[in-house]
Amino acid sequence: MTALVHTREDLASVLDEAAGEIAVVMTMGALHEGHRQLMRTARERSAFVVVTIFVNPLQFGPNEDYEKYPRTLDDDLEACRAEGVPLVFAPGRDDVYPHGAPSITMNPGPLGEILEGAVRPGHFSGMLTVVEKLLLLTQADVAYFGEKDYQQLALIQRMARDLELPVEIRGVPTVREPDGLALSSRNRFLSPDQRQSALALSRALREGAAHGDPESVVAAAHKILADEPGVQVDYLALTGTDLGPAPEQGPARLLVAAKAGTTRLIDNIALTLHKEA
Ligand SMILES: Nc1ncnc2c1ncn2[C@@H]1O[C@H](COP(=O)(O)OP(=O)(O)OP(=O)(O)O)[C@@H](O)[C@H]1O
Ligand SMILES: CC(C)(CO)[C@@H](O)C(=O)[O-]
Ligand code: BAL
Repeated sequence: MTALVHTREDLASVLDEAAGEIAVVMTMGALHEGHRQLMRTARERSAFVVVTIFVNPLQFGPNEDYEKYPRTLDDDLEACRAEGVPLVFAPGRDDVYPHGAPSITMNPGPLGEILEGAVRPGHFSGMLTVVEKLLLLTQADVAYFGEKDYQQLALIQRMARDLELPVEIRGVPTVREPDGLALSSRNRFLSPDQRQSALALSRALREGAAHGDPESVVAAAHKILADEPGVQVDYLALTGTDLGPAPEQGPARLLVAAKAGTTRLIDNIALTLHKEA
């Protein structure tokens, strides 16, 4: 049985009955296999799982796709039921922001200004603000986030660390289509041709990650993207696992963001840098 609640009062009364560790999976709905993997991981490891579904206006810029963002609550509930999730919290705007748009919000710091933060000013402040609110409302002991949104995961981990929030943040590897495309709610906006072009993102990451020295990694990934006229690249970045400068050797991350038509997609991959023979 999956209970659906919309208000913070109803949420609190269901949570009062919950025994053991509470895990939260936060989403903006339009659920897919990536979200379902987060739910499965949470169910395996925690006694009680709550899924939140809320398209957070605070994290969208004025020219972004807030209005257009897919809203599919009935299908989402089916997905949560199929995964045996006991509780779904799908609040309205006033349930999350009862005093209107907050005048005090989270400051993501320097890590929030690079990559996605540079392209989407204000995005991470809005995202961290709602994550902090939803952590409080759901009384979560553990929260699961996807590595697909790698910078988001890193920022949430840092917020939990720096503000000493009593919650453990766990990352879950990116779920992909068989052809490599990272699952994303926004994929549904892609035409067949755009979807074909969008494969360049994961292909670029794979080709890049097959190399070991930083220059070859970036050059190989860049070539794949440059050869695909259907994508407009926002950034391709090789970093350390903490999103700082890439090391000469050892674990690193390669990240990409690009538009296919009007749909903006992001992806990233883990790799190990080493001296090439
Ligand atoms: N392919 C995926 N693999 C693993 N986790 C994912 C994947 N896609 C999304 N998630 C995670 O699901 C959670 C909710 O994400 P969200 O609802 O924004 O979905 P999304 O597919 O990332 O949508 P969008 O198209 O808006 O980027 C986040 O923690 C996100 O990282
Ligand atoms: C974490 C999140 C649910 C906050 O709105 C959102 O950024 C998302 O879906 O990744
Ligand atoms: N999955 C990240 C949420 C966003 O794009 O706003």
